[in-house]
Amino acid sequence: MLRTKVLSLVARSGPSRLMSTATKLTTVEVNDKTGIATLTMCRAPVNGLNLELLKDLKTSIDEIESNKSRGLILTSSNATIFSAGLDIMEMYNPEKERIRAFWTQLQEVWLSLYGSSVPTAAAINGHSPAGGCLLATSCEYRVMLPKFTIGLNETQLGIVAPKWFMSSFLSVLPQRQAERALNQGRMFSTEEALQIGLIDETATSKEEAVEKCAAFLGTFARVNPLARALTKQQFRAADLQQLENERKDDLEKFLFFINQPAVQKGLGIYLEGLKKKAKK
Ligand SMILES: CCCCCCCCC/C=C/C(=O)SCCNC(=O)CCNC(=O)[C@H](O)C(C)(C)COP(=O)(O)OP(=O)(O)OC[C@H]1O[C@@H](n2cnc3c(N)ncnc32)[C@H](O)[C@@H]1OP(=O)(O)O
Repeated sequence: MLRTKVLSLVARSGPSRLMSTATKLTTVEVNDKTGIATLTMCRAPVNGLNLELLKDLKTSIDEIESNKSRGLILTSSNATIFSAGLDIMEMYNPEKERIRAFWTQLQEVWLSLYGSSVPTAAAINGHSPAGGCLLATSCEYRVMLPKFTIGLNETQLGIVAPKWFMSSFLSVLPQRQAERALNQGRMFSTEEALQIGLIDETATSKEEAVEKCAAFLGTFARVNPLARALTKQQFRAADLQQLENERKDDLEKFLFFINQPAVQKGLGIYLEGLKKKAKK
């Protein structure tokens, strides 16, 4: 696939420009006034994180990083879903080479988002289970719309969130709360998430959520960017280093686990349930 990295200045209303048209499943729009980039996931129907969306996310994060944006706001083009998490079809009856590439790409996305030198915030404009929650908790701030759910529900699918999913969760929640929620595979409503501290604020519309994220990112305007970035990275260094050191091992563990017949059977039943629900 051709991936031109040319900055394309697209004529649009308002003081923002599309930074790249190279990727298909994400868009990046930079506000000329604030220098903040909005990274939007747009893979129908539910922003399921498949190999292609993960590749596009990584490309977009790298672009934002290298263009010295003042901040990154992660959001979704879907009106009710931020991200449904990992695309279960990638893990169900997987193809040998593709599933390796898939997991490796997920590791890449997490390393670059959680470790980003640019300040980050998530405008969570819809449901955000599992991998969706991973992306949101990898950011430094979260604003969520009402009547949606967020959480790491892996145990409900008979799968296990790896250590680095826990790291992001633990950077937001106290250990006791994080451990209990993970063991239960608990999904929190917006109100519950606010109460427990899993999100920082609520907003009544996507526009308001993006504005609140921008206001948070604006709090760094007078902080030396290098000092801020190095401080953030020191806080996150141990988590990032742990995955860097164990990447191969983590991949092998994932492959071993996901290929267990019982795990495949569980995923099949879960998928069946999702499809039945969709038909109702
Ligand atoms: C030791 C270490 C070892 C490591 C061990 C391994 C660790 C792995 C870690 C895993 C992390 C994950 O993210 S696992 C993924 C967890 N995600 C989830 O459980 C989300 C499940 N989905 C939902 O709850 C809902 O779909 C939700 C997102 C709220 C949207 O609800 P809606 O009513 O709006 O939409 P639906 O009708 O349900 O869905 C629309 C269509 O999208 C499909 N769909 C929905 N979610 C999907 C998904 N995640 N993957 C694929 N397809 C999905 C449905 O089947 C429908 O397909 P059609 O019927 O064909 O139209």
